[in-house]
Amino acid sequence: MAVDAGSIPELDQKKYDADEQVKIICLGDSAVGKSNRPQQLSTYALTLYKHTATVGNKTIAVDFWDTAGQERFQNMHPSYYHKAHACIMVFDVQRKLTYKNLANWYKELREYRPEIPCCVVANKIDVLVMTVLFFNCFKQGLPFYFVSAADGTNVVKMFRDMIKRAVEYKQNPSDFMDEVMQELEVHYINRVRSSDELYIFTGY
Ligand SMILES: Nc1nc2c(ncn2[C@@H]2O[C@H](COP(=O)(O)OP(=O)(O)OP(=O)(O)O)[C@@H](O)[C@H]2O)c(=O)[nH]1
Ligand SMILES: [Mg+2]
Repeated sequence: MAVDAGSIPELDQKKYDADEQVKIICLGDSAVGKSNRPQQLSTYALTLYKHTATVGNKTIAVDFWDTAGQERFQNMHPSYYHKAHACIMVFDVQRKLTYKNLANWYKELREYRPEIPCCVVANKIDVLVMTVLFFNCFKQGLPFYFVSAADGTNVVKMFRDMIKRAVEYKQNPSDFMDEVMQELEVHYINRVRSSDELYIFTGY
């Protein structure tokens, strides 16, 4: 069931202007383990996971935005990237294609958010550790984490690092890009409101 994004307070992105709110997005192909859910519950369009973290002496409300990596959603709606403060790109160490496709995800990310911190996550290392030896270092020189969402290896560290980097980015944003993004916001909102392809809000 399509819903009007404007009528859902959770999707009101103005809240991310507040100091204590950060938005972190996840990107990557389907079934790489972004949501760590059973396959039959593949994320449909958009899920928000809410988390509270302490960074320095501040309590930060973190919204993790998660979406389906299936082809039908491969060109993400611009509002997914809008106001994001950090990005986690995930691939599956068992499937090299999911690593190769990160280049496409990264390109799209940088079209919308040229400056935000980003990391690469090699997931499922519990299954096939040797495979990771075949992966070259990601060309962009991004921080790289080997994790297992299944057994928890490195997950907390990766999230902590990315929350910290999101907050640091927020304190020192690239002003020029944020101004441009603010200009575009009106355009996004109009598009969201006039689009038939609105996000399906699946909960958080
Ligand atoms: N062995 C192992 N399996 C995992 C791990 N993380 C996720 N999975 C499994 O991988 C499958 C896909 O996980 P999801 O979390 O649905 O993947 P996703 O990236 O969110 O997929 P979409 O929502 O379709 O984009 C599920 O069967 C998970 O149980 C992991 O670290 N190790
Ligand atoms: Mg998912």
